[in-house]
Amino acid sequence: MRDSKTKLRFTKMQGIGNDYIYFSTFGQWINNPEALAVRLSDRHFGIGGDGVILVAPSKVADAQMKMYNRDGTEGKMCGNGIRCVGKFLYDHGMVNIKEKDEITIETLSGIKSLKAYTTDGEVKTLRVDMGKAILDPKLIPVDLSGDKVVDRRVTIGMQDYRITCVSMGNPHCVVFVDSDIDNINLEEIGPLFENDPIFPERVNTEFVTVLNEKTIKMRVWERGSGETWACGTGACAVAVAACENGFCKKGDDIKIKLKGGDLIINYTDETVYMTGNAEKVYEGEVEV
Ligand SMILES: N[C@@H](CCC[C@H](N)C(=O)O)C(=O)O
Repeated sequence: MRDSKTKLRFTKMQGIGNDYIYFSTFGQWINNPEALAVRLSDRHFGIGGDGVILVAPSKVADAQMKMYNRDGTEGKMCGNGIRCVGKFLYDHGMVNIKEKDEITIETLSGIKSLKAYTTDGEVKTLRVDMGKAILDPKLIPVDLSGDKVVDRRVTIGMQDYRITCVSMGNPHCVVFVDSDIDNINLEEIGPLFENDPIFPERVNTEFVTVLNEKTIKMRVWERGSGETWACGTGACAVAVAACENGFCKKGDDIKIKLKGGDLIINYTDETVYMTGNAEKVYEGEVEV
């Protein structure tokens, strides 16, 4: 006997090339989002994406975001994803831009507030208050001593690196390099960082070149998804790490150049702001 299949409505969205498959759970039930993320993220046999994001009802905010990486693991926060969730809520009339241009979204790393900016009446850009950057190694978590891990020498995969670690609700390891980051073999080095025992919950790793005091270029290897074209929490972690290492200044707008586009990050002692685009690619139905 053939299992009965269900049709689910989805929206494919991207923020500077970090693309996810979005499902609203206001009115449809998503069973086993972990398995769905693995199946649908496949770029050859699925819809294709860096993972799946659920837009769910919340008792404490305008909506809740739940995100799943390409390997099905749940992430606590997603910077590019949360801007797209904000746009999703406006585009689907779940919040009216004329009544409110600031909304709140519940995540596993707390409630975040977003401000939306329109062009020709459409939400195109959002600024997210990402909350305070966490530098305490125990909270990141990274298994190294001290009250911060800034410019610390470590050996990973028999190679020496200098690392700076930051949590933006999820763990990041930032590596500043002088050489051209386009030539780094991320497929080989990324998994070595991701699975090194000093990171008990695995880690997202950013390889970074400082172009000047206000401009940084980065590539990212995301835990659970591999190399992506952009990572919002990663860009925030990079700006924080650049200030902690004295390459950039707190309070300045810092442009982070990623493979899929640019984000503007502003880091202060109180919080980190991230500003960038959010776009719908297409909507459809998928049988699962
Ligand atoms: N691409 C995201 C981060 C997604 C989650 C990450 N891979 C994790 O598991 O921590 C972003 O834009 O922040």
